[in-house]
Amino acid sequence: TACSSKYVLSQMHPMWQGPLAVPGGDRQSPIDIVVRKSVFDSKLKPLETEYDPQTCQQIWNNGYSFLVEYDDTTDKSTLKGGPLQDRFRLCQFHFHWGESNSWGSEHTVDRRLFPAELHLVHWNSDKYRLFEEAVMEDNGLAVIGVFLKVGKRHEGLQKLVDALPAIRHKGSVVEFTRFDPGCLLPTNTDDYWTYHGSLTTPPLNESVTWIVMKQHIEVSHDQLAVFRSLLFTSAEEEVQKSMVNNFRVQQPLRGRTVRSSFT
Ligand SMILES: Cc1cc(=S)c(O)co1
Ligand SMILES: [Zn+2]
Repeated sequence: TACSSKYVLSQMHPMWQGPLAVPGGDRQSPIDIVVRKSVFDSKLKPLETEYDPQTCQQIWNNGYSFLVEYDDTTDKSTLKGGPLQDRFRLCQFHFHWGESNSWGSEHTVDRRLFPAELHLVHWNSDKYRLFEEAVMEDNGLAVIGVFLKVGKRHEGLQKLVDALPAIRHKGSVVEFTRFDPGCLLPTNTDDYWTYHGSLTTPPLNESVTWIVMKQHIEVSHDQLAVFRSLLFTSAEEEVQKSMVNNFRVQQPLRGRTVRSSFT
């Protein structure tokens, strides 16, 4: 069964975390970023994002988080530079958050937890034709991670927050257009940590170049509360479960080096 000895399921939400240990996994995510152990690399370039709001298509609840999906059939919304050799296409962004403001992020910085974390998922369109292909390859994906702190209201986020009640249940989807994900990036995108890791939800593929922003963004308490009004469960299920704590537990570094673009 799925609960065989090999896989320890999180007691927080059965089946959410998927297998905690991936057989032979030596580049799993998330991790704790130990600042004083990160290595400055002067060859790391500034990030170059070019996002076209017209490629924004829909927002849906996939039972893990809510995803804002972009048209990735052309190179209209792309990421390059930073630690990357190739050009990567934005396919979706989503968040991970807690049931309280005290925790919720997946990565931590010197063990510091944030209430939530944004992931902008891109795939290598120089080398592969589809996300499904790229996700299987070592250099297939690039995910930008941005920490969220509770503070002033984030004006750009509000359009997204207003769409959430329409996708409360797992499986619901609504049209969502003309949203510029660039508005969710911090003002300083030159300072980041980068390391080789994995998806943080099943199938946990070890195909991600992580780019974790040093600077966080601020959202209001009320905006984050709307994230927590989403449900893991579909409308048909008799017991409704709040979509909270949809983060994976931290994984061993296994000798990896985290590089920083700043001193
Ligand atoms: C593709 C993908 C990436 C991340 S980080 C996630 O949580 C789910 O799916
Ligand atoms: Zn994620």
